[in-house]
Amino acid sequence: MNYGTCFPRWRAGAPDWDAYVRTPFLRSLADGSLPRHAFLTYLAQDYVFLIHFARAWSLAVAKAGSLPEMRACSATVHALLETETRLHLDLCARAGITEAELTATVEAPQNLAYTRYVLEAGYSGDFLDLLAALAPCVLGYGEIGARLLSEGHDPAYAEWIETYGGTDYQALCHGTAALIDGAVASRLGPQAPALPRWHQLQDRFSTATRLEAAFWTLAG
Ligand SMILES: Cc1ncc(CO)c(N)n1
Repeated sequence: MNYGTCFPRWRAGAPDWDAYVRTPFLRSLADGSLPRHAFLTYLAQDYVFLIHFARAWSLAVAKAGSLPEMRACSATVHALLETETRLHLDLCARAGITEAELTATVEAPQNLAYTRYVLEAGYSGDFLDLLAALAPCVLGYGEIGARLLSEGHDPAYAEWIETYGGTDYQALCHGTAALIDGAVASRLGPQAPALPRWHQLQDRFSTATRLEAAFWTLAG
């Protein structure tokens, strides 16, 4: 999946990328064999995840260096709070799980580790550190959604697949990639991949990817 120029390079340098985007969980989600309870466990954890992720993208608004960067980050905050959380609320409501129950979800260690890792990248690092830690989340789900949609899937979890593979989410991915490429170019210049700083960003990206791969294991 070609989202910009930094992302494909970081992805190629992340040893756990395939473990993230090609898991048994996703295979069973696509062929419809994933047990409902496993899907709902995942969704409840992911609901809490999205709230922390919206916080992290909000921190990116605060760390951004220009109004266009602020707008791009704010668009993602909006998409997380208004679109993605609603998918989770709607799917869970249909299964009889209330918003109050979702909010009371006790975070799994994998969830806690991932969201706090990303937030910490933002607290202790700069805008680029935060973007590198945020990138696997947005762009990985874009890659997964686009692939599952193009490969064909069972209707059981179609709404999930169509959300991430759909045009709105794909547009968000392209916007995020453009944001990252612009932020890297304006701060590090055209030789960015040759700089020591690039390896720090690669490390952030690779760690976040490893934590994404681990996230799938929380629903069993
Ligand atoms: C764990 C995880 N990563 C990425 C996304 C995409 O926002 C999500 N909903 N959940």
